[in-house]
Amino acid sequence: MTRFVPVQNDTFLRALRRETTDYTPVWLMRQAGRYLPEYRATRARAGNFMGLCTNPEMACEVTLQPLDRYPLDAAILFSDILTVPDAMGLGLYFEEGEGPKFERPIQNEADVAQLAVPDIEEKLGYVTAAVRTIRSALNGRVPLIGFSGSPWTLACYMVEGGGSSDFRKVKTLMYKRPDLMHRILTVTTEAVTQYLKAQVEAGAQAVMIFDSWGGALADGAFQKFSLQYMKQIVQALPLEANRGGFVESIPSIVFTKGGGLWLEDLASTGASALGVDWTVNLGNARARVGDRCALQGNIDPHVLFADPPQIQAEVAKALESFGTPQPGVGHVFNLGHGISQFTNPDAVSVMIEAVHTYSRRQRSA
Ligand SMILES: Cc1c2[nH]c(c1CCC(=O)O)Cc1[nH]c(c(CCC(=O)O)c1C)Cc1[nH]c(c(CCC(=O)O)c1C)Cc1[nH]c(c(C)c1CCC(=O)O)C2
Repeated sequence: MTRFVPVQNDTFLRALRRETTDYTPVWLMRQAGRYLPEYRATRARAGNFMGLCTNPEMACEVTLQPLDRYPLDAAILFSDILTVPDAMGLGLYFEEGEGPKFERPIQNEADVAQLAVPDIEEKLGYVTAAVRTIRSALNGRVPLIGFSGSPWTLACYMVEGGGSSDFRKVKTLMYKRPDLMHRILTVTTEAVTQYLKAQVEAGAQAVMIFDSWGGALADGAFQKFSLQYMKQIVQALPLEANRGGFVESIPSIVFTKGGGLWLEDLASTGASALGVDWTVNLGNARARVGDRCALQGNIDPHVLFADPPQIQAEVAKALESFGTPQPGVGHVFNLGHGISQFTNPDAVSVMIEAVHTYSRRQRSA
C-alpha cells in the first residue's frame, strides 16, 4: 500500500498553478541519466535500459539519484515514452548506441486495424508500481511528475520503427491515408489517457506530455494531427486526486519541442503549463500566454558545456527575460530539451544554484 504524504517543497506545484513562490523552481528533462556515474552503475547492474524501467526498485533508485546530488524541486518518474507502443505489442528494443527500435512497426492497413488500447494494469503495471514505490520513497520531499509521449510523437516511432531524421514514412501515411493516421492517433490517445490516469492514481502529482516531434509538422497539420489529440488527453485528466485524508490538485504540462509558433494553440489545450525550447523568448511567451499557462524552460542544454560564469549568465538572462513572477504567472526553470549524456555533473550544480540564488534576488529587488 502506498502511504501518501503531502508534499513539503511544493514550489514546483505552486509555480505550475501560477501562485507566488519564494524562488523559481527547477528540474531537468532527463535528470536521471547517463551523465551521472551512479546512473551508469545501476544501469550496468540492471543489464540494460528496459531492465531498469521494468524493475520498480531500480527505477526508484535512479529517479532519486539526481535528487540526492542536487537541490532539485521535482522528481520525474524514470521510464520512457515508448513503453506505451511496447504495451500495444510493437516489441520495443534498444540497440546499444542506436536508440529505440520496434520489432513490429506499423507498416500497412492491417497493422493499423489490429491496433488496440492495451490493458494498462496488465501490460504497464511495472510503471504504476514504480510510481507507487517512488512516491513512497520520496516521502514528501518534492513532487513526482508522471509522463507520457504525445500521440503524434508515439506514432512517429510506431510507424518509422525507430528514430528518424525526415519522418518520411509517418508523413507519407499522414498525407496519403489521413484516415489510417487518425485511427492510430485515436487508439493511442485513449491508451495515453488511461496510462496517465493510472499514474495519477498511483501517486503522480503532475503530468507532462512530451510532444518531441510536434515541431516537425506543418502549420495546419500540427493542429490536426498533434494538438487536437493532446487537448483530448488534457481535458480527460482528473484535476485532482483524493489521497485518503487530503486532496491534491494535478497540474499538467504540454511540451511541443519546436512549438514556439503555436503557443496560443497550445494554451487552448487547457494545460496548466507549456514547456518551451530554447528558440522561445520567455518574456515574449509570457506576454502571449502568461495569464493562461505557466511556462517551463528553456535554456539550451549545451549551455552546460560552458564554464560556470557563462552558465550563470545564461541562467540570469532566462530569468530576466521571463521577468519577476507575480501572482497569476508562473515559471519553472528547465532546459529546452533533455540534458546531454556528455554533461559534466558539476555544471548542473552551478546551474541549479544560480537559478535558486538569482531568482530569490530578483524577487527581493
Ligand atoms: C523521444 C523520447 C524518448 N523518451 C522520452 C522522449 C521524450 C523526450 C525527448 O524528446 O527527449 C522521454 C524520457 N526518456 C527517459 C525519461 C526519464 C525521466 C527523466 O529523467 O527525464 C523520459 C521523460 C529516460 C531515458 N530514455 C532513454 C535513455 C537513455 C537510455 C540509456 O540508459 O542508454 C534515458 C535515460 C532512451 C531513449 N528513449 C527515447 C530515445 C530517443 C532514447 C535514446 C536517447 C539516447 O540514446 O540519448 C525516446
